[in-house]
Amino acid sequence: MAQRCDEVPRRLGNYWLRTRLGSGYSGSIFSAYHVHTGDWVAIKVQDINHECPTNRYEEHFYPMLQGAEGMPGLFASGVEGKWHYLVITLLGSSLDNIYRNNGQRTLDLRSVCSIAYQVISRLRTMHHREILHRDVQLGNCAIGCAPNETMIYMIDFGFSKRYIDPVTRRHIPDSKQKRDFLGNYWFTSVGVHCKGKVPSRRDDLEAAALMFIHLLTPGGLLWTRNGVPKTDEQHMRIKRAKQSARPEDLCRGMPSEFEEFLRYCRRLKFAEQPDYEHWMNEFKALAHDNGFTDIHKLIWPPPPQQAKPVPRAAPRRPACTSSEMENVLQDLAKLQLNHRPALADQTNTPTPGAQAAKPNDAEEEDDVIDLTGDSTQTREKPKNSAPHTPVRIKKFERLWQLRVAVSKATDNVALSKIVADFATVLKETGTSKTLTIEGFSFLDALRKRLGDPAAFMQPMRTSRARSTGNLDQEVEPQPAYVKLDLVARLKREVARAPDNKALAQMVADFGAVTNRSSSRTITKDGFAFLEGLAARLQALS
Ligand SMILES: Nc1ncnc2c1ncn2[C@@H]1O[C@H](COP(=O)(O)OP(=O)(O)OP(=O)(O)O)[C@@H](O)[C@H]1O
Repeated sequence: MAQRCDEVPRRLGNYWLRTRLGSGYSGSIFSAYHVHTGDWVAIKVQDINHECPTNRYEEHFYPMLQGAEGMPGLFASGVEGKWHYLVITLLGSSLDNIYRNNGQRTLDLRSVCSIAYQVISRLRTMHHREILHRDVQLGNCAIGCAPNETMIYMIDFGFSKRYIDPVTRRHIPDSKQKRDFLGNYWFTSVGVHCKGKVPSRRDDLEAAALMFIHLLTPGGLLWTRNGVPKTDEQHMRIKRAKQSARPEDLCRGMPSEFEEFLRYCRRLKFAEQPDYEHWMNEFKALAHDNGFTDIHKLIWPPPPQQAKPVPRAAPRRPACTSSEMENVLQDLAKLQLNHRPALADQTNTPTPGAQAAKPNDAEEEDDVIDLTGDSTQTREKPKNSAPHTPVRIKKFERLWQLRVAVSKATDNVALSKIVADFATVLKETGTSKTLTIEGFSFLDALRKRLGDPAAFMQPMRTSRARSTGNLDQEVEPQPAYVKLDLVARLKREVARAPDNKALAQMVADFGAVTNRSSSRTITKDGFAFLEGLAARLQALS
């Protein structure tokens, strides 16, 4: 029962209505200004006879959220004629509008990390105030008006609900009985949408996770592509697609944080309190590892890519000799990491000039080597950004030392230990598993070392190799994993690698696959491959 714009009066209470900003199932939103003060606001107008009186519900929640960061304020409410209205903070575009105006292209990693950080923080606020949103979606997150245009606000509390009983102070009960679907087709959790479960905090977070993944998926989540379902059969199809999509498929090519977050949400128990801070820190660290600070601000459109490093005074001395350093620098300079821009480097609204300049920028950026301790500093550092954390400096140094150790290793036992240490450093330090330039440099050195038979004790060889005695000239059949190009295959086949040369090829393929992935992240299979590699080196010693 959508209301017609011309039916709504020009004035409601003390406000002159101006432009319609949006409308939903149950009402419309207008910009308006106060007749005396001229202050601009948004007015949410609804027919009092509407079958779904969401304004009335919403009115109840605003006072509970009043004053919290990223929550619109309620200035007035009332009924005039047949109209119920809520006067609330005027905001800017919703994330849905931003996504559409961007041609429904994927957003850059920086923006998605900022959205993730802020939306999780908003849900934490709501949940701490004992309210479930229950309709998390792009259209219900909006940026503020200047000077708050970098802040994301949650809007539309028409489906919200208290999950703590104000009298008994107990969590609402779960139920085995299937409930009618409440929420939205695209992002409502699998449990609530497809299985008819009672919504709780975990479902707000799962909807947020699906929203982030949608923003990073070319063409959006699979089940959003045919528009709003018009028949039950179409709705069933959406549910089936949503339910059968595995996190690893939904998040292919994305930094592992997104898949892990979705899995985490789905593992939460009905009444369990989510660890909001942990996930806010994860997305903050992911952004930081990709060179982005100020993650609590959504800067839209994204700023043009920063290519030049800031010259740094008095670089710290790395822990190796000058000749070792020279070798490393030469190797780094030869690395070709710019076949494909990392997800973090994508911008959504490049200016024509910036677009044309991008390949060169990327090349310059990849060729720049920062010796001061943090590879993220190859990008320009905002003036007021936080100092590097000791964790990242440590990671850089440890990878550097391992890189040097690889060049010196003379047997497979030593190499095995170095590879195991490499995997440990990547796992331990920082929360993001993105492979940095030092990581690629390590892989490159390892590949070279493994491919140099003179450096090692004679490894075990296949009978064919032994018969010719010349491994380098041997034309070997291509392993299956090369064709299938999957880290999972590498993981499986590393245990069967016949010799160091085969391992060298696997390391080269692993580096190439990781470099080609949009985020250069080491996945669980990637770690399993590295661990398998360490084990195989032991076996071949
Ligand atoms: N405070 C606001 N300032 C500016 N625009 C707003 C504001 N609130 C909502 N809008 C715009 O209006 C649209 C609809 O708002 P909202 O979701 O609150 O209405 P609704 O009638 O409850 O919609 P639905 O039925 O789809 O849930 C939003 O997506 C947004 O674009």
